[in-house]
Amino acid sequence: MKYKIFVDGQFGTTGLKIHEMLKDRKELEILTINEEDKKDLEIKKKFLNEADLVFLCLPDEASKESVKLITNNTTKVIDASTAHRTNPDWTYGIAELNPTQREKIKNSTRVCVPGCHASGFIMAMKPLIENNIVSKKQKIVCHSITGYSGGGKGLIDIYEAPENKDKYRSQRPYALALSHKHLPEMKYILGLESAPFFTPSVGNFAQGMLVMSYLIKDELEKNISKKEVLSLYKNYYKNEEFVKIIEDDIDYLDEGFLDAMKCNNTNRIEISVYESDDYMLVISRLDNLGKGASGAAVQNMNIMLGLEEKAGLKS
Ligand SMILES: NC(=O)C1=CN([C@@H]2O[C@H](COP(=O)(O)OP(=O)(O)OC[C@H]3O[C@@H](n4cnc5c(N)ncnc54)[C@H](OP(=O)(O)O)[C@@H]3O)[C@@H](O)[C@H]2O)C=CC1
Ligand SMILES: CC(=O)N[C@@H](CCC(=O)OP(=O)(O)O)C(=O)O
Repeated sequence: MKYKIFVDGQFGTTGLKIHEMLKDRKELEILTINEEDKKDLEIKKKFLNEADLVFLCLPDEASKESVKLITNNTTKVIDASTAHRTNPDWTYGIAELNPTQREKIKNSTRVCVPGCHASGFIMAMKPLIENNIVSKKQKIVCHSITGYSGGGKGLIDIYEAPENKDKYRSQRPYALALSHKHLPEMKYILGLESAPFFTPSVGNFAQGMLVMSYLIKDELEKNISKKEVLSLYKNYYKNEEFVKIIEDDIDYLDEGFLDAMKCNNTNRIEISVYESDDYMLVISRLDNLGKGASGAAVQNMNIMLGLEEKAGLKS
């Protein structure tokens, strides 16, 4: 028997990527809607209810609308949008989050894909919070550098328009009202009292990202060295295929520089740590369209359908 899969939003950035990742998998049958019918609710309803599992790769409001169109209780849903990430009826789709999250995902019919910046931040901070290094009361500073595909078709069209060839060459900070849409999930999933002081920026490259979390040693709950932090990460993620902890950062850096694109087209997240006497910096490197979106979505699907978790994914 093949599992029937429907990607609602299959013509957008995240949807296309998921489609591409699944198209040759023999255990899956991909249901395909005609592009001109994609917003026809009656036609869409048929697809949504026929599928064993649906990916929603839509704007938030359209995602909520699609969930309401599902009238059976067997179709499983993986939502890539921001709509349900802090909804307690939905399971947050980071299998590596804690020892029970994978099982929770497996037994859920509603799973959301984390935001790309949020994935980098949460996976760097969770082990430190669980080990009482960072307190939930702490105000954490985080900056992220992402490729422009994170902004979907709209931003891709702007960056790739021939007339803009030389226009957006610098890294550009955005969300400067300091209220980025990933703040609620960062706060909720980690149980922080305050959302982080988070500033994203977008660069003139399509894919890849670095999420940088800044820690002040005096503000930590324990006096701890980089070496100890690395060993704590190694232990926390010891059985995780997709998480790589970087112990030798001399070889890791390119002559002292860190490239945002080196996890592209994989589902890998790399965590590296840097320190001085007073400060510590944790950097998560991932593909915003891999572990930050479509890769994570496929990983969750594999878990929910009882398939091999790494099927179709590169670590
Ligand atoms: N890009 C990324 O890195 C990530 C994106 N996401 C999330 O995934 C979702 C999709 O983002 P992304 O792929 O980047 O966006 P895109 O803009 O690239 O694609 C969205 C697609 O959905 C279509 N669409 C819009 N409304 C409807 C509707 N009511 N019914 C069916 N199709 C509809 C759009 O068609 P049209 O253009 O014709 O309106 C478009 O094809 C968003 O919620 C985003 O937050 C999640 C993780 C990362
Ligand atoms: C460059 C850019 O605009 N990136 C998007 C993040 C994309 C992503 O992961 O977020 P969602 O899943 O929440 O859409 C942003 O910062 O809003």
